Amino acid sequence: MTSATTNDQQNTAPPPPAPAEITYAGQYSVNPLAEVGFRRMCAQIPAVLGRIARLSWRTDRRAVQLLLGCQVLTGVSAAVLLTATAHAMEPVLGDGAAADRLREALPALLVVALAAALGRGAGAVATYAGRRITPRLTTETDTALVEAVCRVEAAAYAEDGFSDRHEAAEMGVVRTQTMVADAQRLLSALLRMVTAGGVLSVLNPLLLPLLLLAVLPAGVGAVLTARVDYEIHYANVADRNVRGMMRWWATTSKYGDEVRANSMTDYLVHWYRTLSERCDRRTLDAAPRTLRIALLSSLAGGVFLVATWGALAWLAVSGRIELAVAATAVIAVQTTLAALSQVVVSGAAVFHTSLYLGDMQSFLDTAAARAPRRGSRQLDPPVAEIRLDEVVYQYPGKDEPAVDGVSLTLERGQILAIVGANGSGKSTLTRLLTGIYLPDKGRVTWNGADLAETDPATVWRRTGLVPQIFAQWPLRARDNITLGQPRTHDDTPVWEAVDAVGLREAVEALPAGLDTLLSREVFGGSELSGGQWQRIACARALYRRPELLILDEPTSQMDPRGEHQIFERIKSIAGDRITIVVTHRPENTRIADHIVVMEHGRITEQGRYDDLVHAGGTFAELLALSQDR
Ligand SMILES: Nc1ncnc2c1ncn2[C@@H]1O[C@H](COP(=O)(O)OP(=O)(O)OP(=O)(O)O)[C@@H](O)[C@H]1O
Repeated sequence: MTSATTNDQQNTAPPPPAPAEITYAGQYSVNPLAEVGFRRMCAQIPAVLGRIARLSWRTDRRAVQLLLGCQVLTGVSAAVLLTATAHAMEPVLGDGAAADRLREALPALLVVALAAALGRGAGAVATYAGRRITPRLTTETDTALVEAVCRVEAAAYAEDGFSDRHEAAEMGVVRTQTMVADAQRLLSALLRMVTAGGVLSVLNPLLLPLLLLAVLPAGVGAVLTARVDYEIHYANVADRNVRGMMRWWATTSKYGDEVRANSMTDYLVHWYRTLSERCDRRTLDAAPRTLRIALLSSLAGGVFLVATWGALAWLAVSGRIELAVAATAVIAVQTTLAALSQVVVSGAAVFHTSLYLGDMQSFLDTAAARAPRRGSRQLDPPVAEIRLDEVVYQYPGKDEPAVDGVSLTLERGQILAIVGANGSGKSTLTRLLTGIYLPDKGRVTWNGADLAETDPATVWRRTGLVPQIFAQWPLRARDNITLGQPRTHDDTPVWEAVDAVGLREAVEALPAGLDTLLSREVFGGSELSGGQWQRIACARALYRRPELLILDEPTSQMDPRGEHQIFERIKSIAGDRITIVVTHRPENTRIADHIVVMEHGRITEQGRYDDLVHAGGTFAELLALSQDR
């Protein structure tokens, strides 16, 4: 095929298909607001304010005290300001020479100026207090969320809607950045409203109810708009979750080669854009509803506002109130109106926040409920025996168990090799052996202790795992090896682990040796090759000197020298531990004392290498295939 034809084909190729429509499905896919009425939505606000106050109190008690003190000062200064204004108005609008009237009003005007300054000062200090609370509050909630996810039973990750609910909970963290400011604005507006409204009621009792009616429609509109926004947010959760993942996978340099050489860029950009447009479409579809809400609430509010000003004008013109009182009432109406509007806007913001905080809290509750509850049994070293009795494990949503009735006994000093086809349950078996998953049926025991009753920390302190897909942490080389271990100020054991995997030369060639940051994306960082990263993952497990060492395809990216070195090392240290090697290369099982072959979650064959080679079963077949080139 000529290059012209290829280009031609590319130009006329149909656009990539749209990504599958993803819906946030399952028991959590019901919008919690769908059945909730307006009054119940408003009733949430005091509870949320209380929660914000409690969270803030725990974060910075003194800042909360400062903030509350300032709020009280703001309210008091607003009341003083209005009362003093009323006093100043009488002489200002009275009879006599202008200079005399001003002189007479001067003390009240001074009080007005002082009250205004006090109000502004208190507002500034309250903002400062809010700024002291917010960053730490955000860090607290963000860390709590990360910790909660890190600590759940690993099986929870596969449960219905877990990841989507996690995504929804992230919005709660984002909202903590504005929630203190919103709550503070709401409180200060409430205080200003109460004080200004009080003064207004004294001037004339008719004006306050009219003003309330003028602002109430805006309040209803703001809460209803917040509800629509939340509905859109809720409908977009699953798409946003996938889009977030796609963004990372598409842009991270780690997968840059694959993206380019497989001409994925157009497809990924198209996919990303389509997901974004799908979210936008839901937002745009809701726009007419929000417009209707805004127009109707403005109309109703406008009617009552005209009525308020009309009432004030009628009171003044008909002589029912003095001119001075009317002038003060104008200011009081303006102040109350501004405060009421602020109450409405901030109240709606707090309500909006309450929805996301609700999601966050409900996810945190779920995560807490899914934290390991296995009992506090401790293990006494050394781990001499690990047993599986008729163990069954089925992933949520799957029809067949991944591990189906496996019994096995491992003894200290033994090397076990697990072989089998893709998807036959090898990795799942290692997760059961280490207690990452607990079996649905059967038992896994370490030294006779059932892992379902044993503190997982005491188990994982004794394990070292090189998983098939291992993390390449954006940390220094040293930390990549010691991560998960107690701190050491001595690099000798680190270098021992580096030597054990034949990585000394490569580490010494790094710009700062063990101190080199292993992340090319970060300024000053370096990158390792695939096989070197795999050696780091092996070094990490060996550094732990674990009593159970599990290596899942540990040498798949290594050159023969590296692979040989790793297996020699495994043999030489095998006496002090139980070792499990999962491999697709039958030749590598030569080092094992015992080999199990897995098919469809069951052990179908087991024995020593020499026996299985001549048994004429699956193992012999796999070996023959691996040598048939
Ligand atoms: N996190 C998971 N959630 C749901 N199903 C899973 C999960 N991990 C594995 N499975 C399913 O369990 C079965 C066994 O998977 P497992 O990873 O244990 O196989 P394996 O033998 O290690 O495969 P491979 O050789 O490809 O690594 C497969 O059918 C797989 O689809």
